[in-house]
Amino acid sequence: MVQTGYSPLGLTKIIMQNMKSDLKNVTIIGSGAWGSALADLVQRNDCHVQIWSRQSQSSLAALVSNSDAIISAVSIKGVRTIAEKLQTAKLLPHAVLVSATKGLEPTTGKTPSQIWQSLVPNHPLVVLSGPNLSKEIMEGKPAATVVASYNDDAAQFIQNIFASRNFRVYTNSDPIGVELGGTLKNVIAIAVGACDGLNLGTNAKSALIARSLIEIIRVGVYFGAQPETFWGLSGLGDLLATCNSNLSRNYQVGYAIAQGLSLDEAIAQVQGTAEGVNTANVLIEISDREKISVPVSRYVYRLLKGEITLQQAVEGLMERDLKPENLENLEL
Ligand SMILES: NC(=O)c1ccc[n+]([C@@H]2O[C@H](COP(=O)([O-])OP(=O)(O)OC[C@H]3O[C@@H](n4cnc5c(N)ncnc54)[C@H](O)[C@@H]3O)[C@@H](O)[C@H]2O)c1
Ligand SMILES: O=P(O)(O)OC[C@H](O)CO
Repeated sequence: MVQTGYSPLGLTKIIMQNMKSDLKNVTIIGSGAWGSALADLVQRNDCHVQIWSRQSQSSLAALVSNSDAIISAVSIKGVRTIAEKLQTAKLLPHAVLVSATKGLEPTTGKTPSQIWQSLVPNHPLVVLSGPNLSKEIMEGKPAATVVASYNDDAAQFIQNIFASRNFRVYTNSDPIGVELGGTLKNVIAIAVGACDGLNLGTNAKSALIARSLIEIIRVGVYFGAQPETFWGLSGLGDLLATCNSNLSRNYQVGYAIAQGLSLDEAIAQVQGTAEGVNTANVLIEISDREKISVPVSRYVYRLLKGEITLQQAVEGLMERDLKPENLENLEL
């Protein structure tokens, strides 16, 4: 992804000037669990925050016209509609866009930042992702996240908007890697929720998490991410958070299936969006087309499609051909 359509030096100057001014106007798009938690974080700092959702009566274009930062926290299915609205809106020249969605678009296989980049290319884009269970953040518990951009100044600007005593924010220059860590772990959280639901034990769970990280990196490399990004907060960090907490909606889906619920029943009892279900479909399409080996995600996909039982998924993973661990060549 290359940022185009603006002068980086001119923009840097404007962003730096803006960082020095006192009150920042921030618009959060999406009033679900994550949009609300992000609004709460920004409010702790010296910012004027407004939230817009598709239920709002006000016009999004009018709302964002004076925003220094526009943060999208909608589910993947809403990203293109929202980006199209902003495509025609008149934004402040220095306005920074932030994508906080963790998903893949069903029709195109694109990441949220790729959608934003293609539709609103004249503004710097920052991806925000990390081990961030919204309920813990709303309770003021300590957490850390990553803001990643090809534009360092934009990333620093967003770092300052969010950072507080209880929320530590790191910058990073690999937005696609940061974004995919958050997206792909959702499929794995379904597998780990099912593993816990079956009470398969800590050895099984640890093996599942460690082997899954390898397949996440394989997919990340295909998308152009830096492999090392996945060892950080937005990769391993978020994988651990989501696979170790029953606050995770994706984990809850896997756990419920292990209790004998159908996928529809599992989704119905989860509050909010479990992106991993759609991500599994898109990921398998990509991996089939590009011949990327993603065995854990493939078993999750087949389980969700009803092609196999959970017991068959466990047996299938355990009975795969024996092979070297081969950490030197993650693309194999
Ligand atoms: N909740 C968390 O802990 C958390 C943390 C980090 C990232 N995320 C990610 O943030 C995103 C939102 O998650 P959430 O927990 O807020 O989900 P949620 O279900 O609570 O809210 C979803 C939001 O997206 C909006 N939306 C959905 N479809 C839309 C459409 N077609 N057009 C416009 N808007 C639409 C909804 O109105 C709502 O505001 C997901 O991608 C999720 O993976 C969530
Ligand atoms: O509730 P989940 O499974 O969408 O996970 C929430 C966040 O992505 C954890 O970082």
